[in-house]
This record gives sequence, structure tokens and C-alpha cells, in this order.
Amino acid sequence: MIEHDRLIAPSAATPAEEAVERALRPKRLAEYVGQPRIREQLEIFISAARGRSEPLDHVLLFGPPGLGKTTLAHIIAAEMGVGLRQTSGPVLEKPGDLAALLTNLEKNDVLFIDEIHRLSPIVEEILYPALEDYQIDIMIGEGPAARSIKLDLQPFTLVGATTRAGMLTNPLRDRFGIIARLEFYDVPDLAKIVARSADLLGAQVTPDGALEIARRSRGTPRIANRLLRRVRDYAEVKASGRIDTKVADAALAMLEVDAAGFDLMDRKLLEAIVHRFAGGPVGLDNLAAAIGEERDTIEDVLEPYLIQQGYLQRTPRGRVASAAAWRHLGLAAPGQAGPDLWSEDSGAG
Ligand SMILES: Nc1ncnc2c1ncn2[C@@H]1O[C@H](COP(=O)(O)OP(=O)(O)OP(=O)(O)O)[C@@H](O)[C@H]1O
Ligand SMILES: [Mg+2]
Repeated sequence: MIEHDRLIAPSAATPAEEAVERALRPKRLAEYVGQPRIREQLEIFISAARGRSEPLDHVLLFGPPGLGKTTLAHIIAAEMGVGLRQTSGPVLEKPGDLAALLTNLEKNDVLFIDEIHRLSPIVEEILYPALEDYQIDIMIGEGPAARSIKLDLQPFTLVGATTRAGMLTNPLRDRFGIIARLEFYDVPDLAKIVARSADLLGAQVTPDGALEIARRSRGTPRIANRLLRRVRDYAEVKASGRIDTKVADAALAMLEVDAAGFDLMDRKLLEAIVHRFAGGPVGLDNLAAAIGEERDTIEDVLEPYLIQQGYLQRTPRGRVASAAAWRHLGLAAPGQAGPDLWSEDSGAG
């Protein structure tokens, strides 16, 4: 059975997929599509830091999975002309793990900590003086003979990435000089990404074909690249190999990605709210139980796009399906006439 839910899941599914992602990853800021505000700011800050031969200020990247946080971290190091060391919050178990990384950094290097909201408090402690003064305090020896010594570090840049800025402690958040919130990509930008990736993969895609894939990628480059690869397979087997609108549409229908770019999980969530909870409000726990998903997956992966697109609202009393959600499921929203009566040329108003 093909795992459809993985098709749209914005996180990288397998090591094989990670390898493809690396190959498709833009290496420089100029190749990085979209996120104009972030790109412009980084260009200025990076060129200023380089001019002064200083490290770039610490950078926090946050936003839903697959929008290009890891990609940006690598680009920052490349544009600064420095090395990058990569780790992640849950991997750093002991203060010594972080100390070892920090003391190995060279001047102005980038230390990239993914899932930085999952750092343990004792590890985070070590980070504060490192971020502020390029120093760490470490304990030598044990018992009564134990003492703490200060070690100087090379100046460096911390790049932290998280899907949840709200879960960072205040003292940690305050230590980032540059905070960049990544937004979902619009369709023209996603089409550019699809066209660029198609080039790199040696796949043939028409501008319309790229747009069709872009429209159904949930605003997310990772999903755009994934859909492109699946659609290419389809085009090779079922058509001449060229991806045009018709082929893209047929392939995406087969993959059960609908016209709004929603997959089975998105629809399951909207259907649960509409059918089982009369459109809401419904609390996160009830919703998670109803669709058999983790709270975190709903909050980090499923909801952000549905909210951004106006299908779902987060209210103090729980989640509410908007009129657009009802319409998407082919239903009339409560208290409203059916979808047909609301079409623009109905003469109402
Ligand atoms: N701005 C962009 N331009 C072109 N391709 C992009 C862009 N952003 C991301 N991508 C593509 O999307 C893929 C996923 O991006 P990336 O791994 O950086 O996401 P992420 O935000 O780190 O996700 P996660 O939260 O799961 O770690 C990359 O392989 C890259 O090819
Ligand atoms: Mg990442």
C-alpha cells in the first residue's frame, strides 16, 4: 500500500529523500527563491559582517517544516565563507556534548542547531555565555575537588531552527539578533522552484505543468519537489515523459492530492471538525483522538497551512472550520445558503 500521507507530510520521509533534497538545495542566496524580506535582510547583514570580519549576529529561523530553514542555514555559512557544524536539540544530551562542538569552532563559523526548542535546560545554560561573550564555563573533576574553569571560544554565529518559536525560553530567544519567520510560498515562487528542480533532475516540465504542481504543494518547497518527482514517474510511464497540465493533473488526482493541494490527512481533519464536531469549536485533544494523530503533528504540520488558507480558525474555545472548509467538502456552512447561491453572479447583494 502506498503511503499517501507521507506524500504531503512536510517532513523529509527517508534518508533517500534527504539525499535528493540535498541535491536540490540551493547553495547561495541568489538561488534561494521567495522569502524576499528575509533574503534582503540577510544580504545586508551578511555583507556588513563580512566587511568588518566579524561573525554574523545569531539567527533564529522559524516556520513550518519544509520551508527552507536548513537550506538557509547552509546558505548563511556559504555566503559568510565559513564552516558549518550541524546538530539538533534532542541530540545534545549533556553540557559536554555542546562544549565539545563549541570549542571546535573556527573563527566566525556557523553552529546550526535544528529543533532548538528541544534543548535541555542544562545544555541551554552553557549556551548563554557562549552566545554573549564567546565563553563557556565547564566543570573539571568531581566532588570537593571539582572546580569550574572558563574557556574562551572563537567568535561564531549560532543559527537555530524551530517549527515552534513559542516554545523557546525567553532568555534564549532574546539572544538572537536576527529573527526570521519563514512564510508559506506563493504559487509563482513554487513554480520557479519546480522548474529549477526539474532542470536539476533532467525532467521535462512545461510552465503550465510547473504551475499545476505549484498550486497543489501546500505552499511548501519540500512538497513541491516531492510531487514533482512522483509526477515525473507518472509522466514517464503513462505519457511521453513531458509534464504538462494534463499529465500533472492526472498524476496528482491519482495521488489523491486535491485541487486545493490538500491530501487525505487534511481532508480527514476538516471532515472530522465538520461532521463529528458540527464545525467546531473542538479542542486539540479531542480532534487528535478523532483523527488518530499526535497533537504536535496537528499543530506543526497540518494546521498552519489550513489556517493560512482560511479553512480553519484557532479560537480560545478550540478549532473552528470556516465556511471555506464546508464548501471544500461540498457542503453549505451552517447559517449560510448553499455554495451555488453564493457564486459571484447570483445577483445577490
Ligand atoms: N527558497 C527555496 N528555494 C528553492 N528550494 C527550496 C527553498 N526552500 C526550500 N527548498 C527545497 O525544499 C527542501 C526542504 O527544505 P529544508 O530542508 O531547508 O526545510 P526545513 O525548513 O529545514 O524543514 P524541517 O523543518 O523539516 O527541517 C530542500 O531540499 C530544498 O530543495
Ligand atoms: Mg530542516
